[in-house]
Amino acid sequence: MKIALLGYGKMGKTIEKIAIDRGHEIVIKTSDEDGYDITKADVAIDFSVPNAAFFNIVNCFKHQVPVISGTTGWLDNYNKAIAICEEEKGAFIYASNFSLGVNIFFELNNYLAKMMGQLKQYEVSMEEIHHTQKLDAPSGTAISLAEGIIKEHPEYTNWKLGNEETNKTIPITAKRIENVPGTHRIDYGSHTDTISITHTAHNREGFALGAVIAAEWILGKTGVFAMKDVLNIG
Ligand SMILES: NC(=O)C1=CN([C@@H]2O[C@H](COP(=O)(O)OP(=O)(O)OC[C@H]3O[C@@H](n4cnc5c(N)ncnc54)[C@H](OP(=O)(O)O)[C@@H]3O)[C@@H](O)[C@H]2O)C=CC1
Ligand SMILES: O=C(O)C1=N[C@H](C(=O)O)C[C@H](O)C1
Repeated sequence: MKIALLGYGKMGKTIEKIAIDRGHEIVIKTSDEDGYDITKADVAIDFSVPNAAFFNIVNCFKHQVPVISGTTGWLDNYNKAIAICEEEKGAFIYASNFSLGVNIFFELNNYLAKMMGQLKQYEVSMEEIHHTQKLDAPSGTAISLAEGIIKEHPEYTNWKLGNEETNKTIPITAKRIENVPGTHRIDYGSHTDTISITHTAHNREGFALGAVIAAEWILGKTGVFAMKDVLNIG
């Protein structure tokens, strides 16, 4: 499979290694939106920056190149991107986190939120920790986790960045510490105890492998999919 890497930073480089190991060829690697012909690729993988992702993704739709995007912090334009994908009969997967471990953690989070919904004495809070170069906060994964809780837990209707606990709102604390690939913890605290679940990424390989598997899976398909479809879980 011929792959275009839209974004050739920490993730682009990790994806390149894994894709080559799996027998694929990298035909485009760019950190720019100009100067490449996307039609040379069978599939594009976008891990760029929040203000570039929408353009990169829509450009793929317009040239009928399936696209996998892991870029976070651009979701204000997600619905617009989906509408263009449908109009152009494109193929698309966005995931805030492509690792198998986090996708299992998403399911665990949903299950726990449903259980905790019956126990009014516990209040939920979340912490995410990432490296100091991260541009967005809270992380895309933290937002997905908060959305999972809101769907399953009757006491919560929104989330907010910060540690102040207010009615019906999930407080998310974002910490930035040198070289941390990504840690997410959810706490249900009461007067007597705390129940916590944590996912800790040890490096970026899990994210990268998931993105390459998603690219292999989407080839020949049209439509908008999720990592759940690829992994067949949940
Ligand atoms: N979904 C998931 O599983 C994961 C998602 N991510 C997300 O992926 C994104 C990238 O992460 P990471 O690789 O660590 O970040 P990096 O900053 O290391 O890489 C981003 C790259 O994008 C480049 N870039 C800037 N503008 C454009 C453009 N117009 N088109 C293409 N590339 C461009 C940057 O170039 P320059 O430096 O020259 O500006 C840089 O090389 C982030 O949004 C992050 O949150 C990260 C890990 C996992
Ligand atoms: O920027 C990162 O590094 C990461 N970003 C994603 C996010 O925002 O959730 C996924 C992972 O946690 C690493």
